[in-house]
Amino acid sequence: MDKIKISAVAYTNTKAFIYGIENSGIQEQIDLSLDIPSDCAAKVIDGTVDVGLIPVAAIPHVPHATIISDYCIGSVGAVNSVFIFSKVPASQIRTLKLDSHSRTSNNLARVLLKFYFKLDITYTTDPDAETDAIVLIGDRTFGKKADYNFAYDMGEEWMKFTGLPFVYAAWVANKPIPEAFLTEFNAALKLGLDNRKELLKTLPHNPDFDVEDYLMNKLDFELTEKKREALSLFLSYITQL
Ligand SMILES: C=C(O[C@@H]1C=C(C(=O)O)C=C[C@H]1O)C(=O)O
Repeated sequence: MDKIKISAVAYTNTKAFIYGIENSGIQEQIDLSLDIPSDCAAKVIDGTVDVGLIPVAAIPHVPHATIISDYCIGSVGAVNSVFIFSKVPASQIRTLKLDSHSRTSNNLARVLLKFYFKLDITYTTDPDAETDAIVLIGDRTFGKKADYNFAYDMGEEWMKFTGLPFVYAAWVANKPIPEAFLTEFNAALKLGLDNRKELLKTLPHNPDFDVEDYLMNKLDFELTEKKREALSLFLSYITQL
């Protein structure tokens, strides 16, 4: 059988999944690349890979998209790595710079600012633009909260808005994948989650960021019914932007 080509997120949030893949037999059946989330999405959309841990906002753009795992990158409330960092309180934000790595959180920011904070915002993707606030995700946010006047954790704001958890990224295939592989793949992901304490011993210590709290508590990796409900609601809000 040809190897299954997989693109996964190159951030700390995915380390447990990678640990599981690398410490199970399945690694030999996989051709794995680690990419920023927007590239994971692009590779699944254009067929460069068969499966990706992709930003959920990209799912409607994937031909024949199927979520192939009950594991995801999610949170129940605050996630501590998906922020709107701002010079001004949310109610005063007029201009927002989006994060080129992101697909989900850029859209989540737009959904929250329009439907929750009820603001009319000008958005830019120009990295040199001066704006009231920015979207920033992933490891680049670690220890950065203190650098800004206001830090809005979007997992927390979404929970206040909807009462629901959130799913940022899911394992999505663009073609049928053999059932036997999927069973083994999901077992590998579970192995990684079950061994997060072991994984933590191998990760660098960051005095400004509690990576144990992040991997054990803030991130929530089960794609539950509530998260699926949140996903449908989020995708329907995106169509109304
Ligand atoms: C929790 C996170 O979830 C992510 C956010 C994504 C996005 O905004 O498109 C995509 C993948 C995940 O890495 C994070 O990156 O901090």
